[in-house]
Amino acid sequence: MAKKSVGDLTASDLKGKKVFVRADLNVPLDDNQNITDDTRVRAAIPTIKHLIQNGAKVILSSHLGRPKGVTPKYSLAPLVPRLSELLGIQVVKADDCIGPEVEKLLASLPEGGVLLLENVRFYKEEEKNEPEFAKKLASLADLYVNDAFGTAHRAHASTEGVTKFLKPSVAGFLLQKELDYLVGAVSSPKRPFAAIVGGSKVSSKIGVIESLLEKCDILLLGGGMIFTFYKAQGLSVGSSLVEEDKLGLATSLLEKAKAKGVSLLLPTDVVIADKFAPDANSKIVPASGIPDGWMGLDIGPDSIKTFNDALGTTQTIIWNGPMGVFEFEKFAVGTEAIAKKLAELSGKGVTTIIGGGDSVAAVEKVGVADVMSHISTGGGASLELLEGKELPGVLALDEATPVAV
Ligand SMILES: Nc1ncnc2c1ncn2[C@@H]1O[C@H](COP(=O)(O)OP(=O)(O)OP(=O)(O)O)[C@@H](O)[C@H]1O
Ligand SMILES: O=C(O)[C@H](O)COP(=O)(O)O
Repeated sequence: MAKKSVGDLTASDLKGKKVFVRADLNVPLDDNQNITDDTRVRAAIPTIKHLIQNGAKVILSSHLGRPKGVTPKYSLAPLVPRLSELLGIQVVKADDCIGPEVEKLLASLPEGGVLLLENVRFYKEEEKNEPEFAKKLASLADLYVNDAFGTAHRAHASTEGVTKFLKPSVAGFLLQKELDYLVGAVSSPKRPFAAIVGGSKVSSKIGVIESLLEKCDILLLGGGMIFTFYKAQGLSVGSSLVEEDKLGLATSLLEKAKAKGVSLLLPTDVVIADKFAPDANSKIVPASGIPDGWMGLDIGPDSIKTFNDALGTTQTIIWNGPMGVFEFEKFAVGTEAIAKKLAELSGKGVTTIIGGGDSVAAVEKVGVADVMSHISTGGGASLELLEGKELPGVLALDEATPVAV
């Protein structure tokens, strides 16, 4: 069921109203408290702009990191300059997220103003989803907008509990867009639909692979997990990453793909290394030719060609997880080739969805992030959605009013 959206709220619903906006401003900071990647800040802007342009008073809330109690290095203060710049107004910052100081600042906040609350995780009650704390947060506002997609898999006070005390509780534009792509486009894709799954271990992607096997036409596997599949097929894998207790699972996933008519492609060649290091000696060998003492750290050129050819036949692609150890330049070729292929296909009208985590970093490194149809701002949240799970922060929101036909 679709959720009510902040776009359904007009000036008459919003003018003069205090709106509690939960965003995910959990951004990486360097040692000098500078933001090193502002993607999540930029992604939060459309919802806030819609609210301020319609005369609302925005109470902006987020967590940062995983603090245990009040921890200055996890203050949201470093967010103020960038938010102010992007919004074109001076954002006011509170030193707490509840209590008299917040109420005082709110009382003097003009229509169209933004008050940034301090890190909501400075209270342990946030992660415990304590109703009394949720009630205090809710008491600040007239209505609630959840735009924190990256935290929507957490049932916390500011993402879930607060909805029990604030109506309406609606989805922000970012949350809506993430759901449109990661649920909408994946459930009813333009076909053929390909899924690319990589990353280190098959164990962390079982749910995603099983769920995507129900929906996709082509499944391409890369990354460290392929060696568990190779070994399950009786190949020698040298000292490559293998999960011995998942060999049976790998076999059953291959059988499941066959039974469902999904074309599951494993790399036919790999780049192997004599140690796990950026300066390792490397060579390209067929999947069946990994010698003892060597480990596979990337997919090889034949595999890149086969994968690119398969991707060239599709209309929708979702990608989660790198093809190799892309942090080492020598073993980044496969991942970067896939990123470039998706960029090329995106330009030809193929829907390209990057499902969070390290594949996002790879796409950004290659400089093709802007051309993708959608790049998720969620790590854990996007993985859970791709596994077919429902997210508590989404479930708690009001249903959209059905359109009469
Ligand atoms: N052949 C390989 N051997 C060992 N590690 C690998 C191999 N290929 C990829 N990796 C590693 O897998 C890691 C990414 O795996 P992970 O499962 O965390 O992917 P992800 O889903 O993109 O990330 P996230 O968990 O943040 O969503 C990278 O650090 C990469 O170096
Ligand atoms: O970075 C994330 O994945 C989100 O902000 C959620 O953070 P958490 O894993 O600390 O809940």
